[in-house]
Amino acid sequence: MVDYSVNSSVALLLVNNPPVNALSHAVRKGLADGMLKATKDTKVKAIVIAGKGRTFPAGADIREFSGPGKEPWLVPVGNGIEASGKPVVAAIHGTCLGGGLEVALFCHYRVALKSARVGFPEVAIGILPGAAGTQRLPRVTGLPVAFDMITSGRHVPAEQAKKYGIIDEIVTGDIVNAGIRYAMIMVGKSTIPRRLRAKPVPDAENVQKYADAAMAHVKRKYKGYEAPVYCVKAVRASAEKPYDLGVENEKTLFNVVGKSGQARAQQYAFFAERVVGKWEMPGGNSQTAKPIPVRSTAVIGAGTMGTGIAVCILSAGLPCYLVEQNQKFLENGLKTIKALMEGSVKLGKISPEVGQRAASLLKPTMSYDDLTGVDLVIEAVYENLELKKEIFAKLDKVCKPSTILCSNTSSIDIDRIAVATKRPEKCVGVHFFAPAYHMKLLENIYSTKTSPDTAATVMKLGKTIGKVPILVKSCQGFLANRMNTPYGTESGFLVEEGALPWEVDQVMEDFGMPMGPFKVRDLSGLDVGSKITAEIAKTLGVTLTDETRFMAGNRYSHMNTVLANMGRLGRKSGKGWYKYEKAGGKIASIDDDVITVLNNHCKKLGIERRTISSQEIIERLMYSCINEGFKILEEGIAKRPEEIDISWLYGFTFPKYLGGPMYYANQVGLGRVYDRICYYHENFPFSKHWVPSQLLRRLSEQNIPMSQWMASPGARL
Ligand SMILES: CC/C=C\C/C=C/C(=O)SCCNC(=O)CCNC(=O)[C@H](O)C(C)(C)COP(=O)(O)OP(=O)(O)OC[C@H]1O[C@@H](n2cnc3c(N)ncnc32)[C@H](O)[C@@H]1OP(=O)(O)O
Repeated sequence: MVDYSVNSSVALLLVNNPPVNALSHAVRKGLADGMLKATKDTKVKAIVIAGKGRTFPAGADIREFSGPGKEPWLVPVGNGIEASGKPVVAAIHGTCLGGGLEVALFCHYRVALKSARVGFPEVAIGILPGAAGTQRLPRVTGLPVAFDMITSGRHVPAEQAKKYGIIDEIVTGDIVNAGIRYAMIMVGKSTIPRRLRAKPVPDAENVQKYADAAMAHVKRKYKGYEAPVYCVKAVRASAEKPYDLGVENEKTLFNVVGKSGQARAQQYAFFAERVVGKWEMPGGNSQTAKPIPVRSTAVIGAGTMGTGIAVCILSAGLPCYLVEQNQKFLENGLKTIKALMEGSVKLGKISPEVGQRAASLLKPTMSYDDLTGVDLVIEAVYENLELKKEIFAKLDKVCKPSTILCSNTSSIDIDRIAVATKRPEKCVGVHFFAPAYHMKLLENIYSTKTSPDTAATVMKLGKTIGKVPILVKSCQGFLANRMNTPYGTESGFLVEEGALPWEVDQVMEDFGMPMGPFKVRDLSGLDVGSKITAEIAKTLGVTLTDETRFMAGNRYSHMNTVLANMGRLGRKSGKGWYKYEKAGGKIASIDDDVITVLNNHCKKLGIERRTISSQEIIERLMYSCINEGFKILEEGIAKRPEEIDISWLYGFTFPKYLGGPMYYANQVGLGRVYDRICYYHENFPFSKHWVPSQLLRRLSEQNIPMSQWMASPGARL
């Protein structure tokens, strides 16, 4: 796992543990043994530590966190490196992360390729740097940068890291040779002044100020997450305790946070994100399918979704036609794109150069004839089957035979759109989440005719444009919206039965959702929901009135439409489920008028309002969705629970520290979840989302935990 060799008078310890040279037990042992050998060998005058293949070690082996752990730990290995009288150089390429950066900080010198990145991403998997990183980084960078890097987990590019003092020199060419060259220059120099343990933390006397600011920041930005709070405590100690006591303190904090349910859930989420990249569909999978190269694209429709999607494509450096039916719509779209790109540059999401380049890659047009040669087109017009079919038929005529035709639909069965073309195997759904330039989920949908190569192309494109793509089978609402529907429906029933909208919101925000369901409704607009309901009613032949309580045998709440009909459209009109400081305002306050409307509504329907507990709110919102999730698995819409969890984490900002709804169900216990679903089914027989899933029944009756059949190794952590 660590290849040892001596070149001239320099010993090379080359970590060889693909794919990311994680610091597994064998690697730690290899480093310790290598150091011993190099120290003893009188011919060796300096030592280089580097990674074979794609990267310097990218951290501890996360899979090992679930086991008892085996010595040597990383701190004693690092102490051995630091204590060496022969200069040790870390030669960094790829991603030098977590334990990898800790190893580098134990070395006396660090050189890196310009393309390398360094960072402490532990916080993202629910832990903190546990091999002295929280004590050594502040000694190099000072407290503000250390607080920022360790609590955000961000990857820092090599040149920036050099400015912070983490990297001593940016080198070029082969990283191992560059490391050896650098080490030869250091031969004979004393290593004592290079030992970080002996260095003071700069500006330590101001630690209180920096730590308070960091704590306030993490509590606001990462509400509900434990790890960032622990990170702040650990870094703070670097300025308040001698080095060895700071390391002890870090170990204590690491052991507490590392064993928490949050850490396990976040590590599950880490692996789940990788698992969904290994997709399967009838006739192919991620290993066998061949994505077609996408060098040029087009987006049809310059509305909110179309412009957001175009921004994602342009930011990734791909040329993109933007197609609209008239000049006015096109100009509006271009203005939106310009504003979004400028915003991204301002926020540092993209560099000014990428922003400028994007402008030159954008090609506005009103003519489909310009699309003859593009590799992939995304239709992003509003949800209307006939319009989408018309567009697909036109595209089918003008585009070259290999062009892939995608629909950004949130619910329409892809087969029904693809029939308009002679290339159904090249038709596929790409469901972006609003705002498209921000939300990370890309729900790709295959129809009965979509080819695996087409699926592979949109899965690859998703990654290229910085999304987390999942692949699901087509059905009404696909995975994400279908599973999320009971969440909205049940929240509507809860307020009819006695809860107040702000109570429901508070419970769900305390649970971990960034915004409660009624604030979300106000944000999207009550008229939007009301129009969708009206459409469904029309299809079903139902005439809606204020007294309607059932639709096609299913329970229904009309309250949203009651408010919308009063002109309470949400944020945009200054009133909805809440009132706002002005039309378009953002500050939601409780509105007594809503209570009056609600009471009148219930009186009219003869509903007696009652007190509803927080537990019931969580169960009815979450378990109804989980039940639907199991039906989605049963029907093969999603292959694995990981697809479902990822769709919630990145499509609905479900808290990562709960892993996702399916992981959460497993933690609660499938038996308990099933029993409560049966209970609600008995009490609410007119809601089909409470009809228990047969798969869940089987797992619950046979006492099979979901972790047994989840693909992710994290499920077993
Ligand atoms: C012993 C020390 C004790 C405590 C202190 C130290 C703590 C730590 O170091 S915690 C770990 C900190 N590091 C990370 O969190 C990095 C996690 N990895 C990544 O962010 C990315 O994988 C990457 C940026 C390093 C590479 O990205 P990419 O090129 O996109 O590849 P993948 O993400 O698809 O990963 C490829 C492959 O490697 C597996 N993998 C990645 N990192 C780890 C890891 N730290 N431990 C175990 N396995 C890891 C990943 O699951 C993929 O595997 P599969 O191909 O099987 O899916």
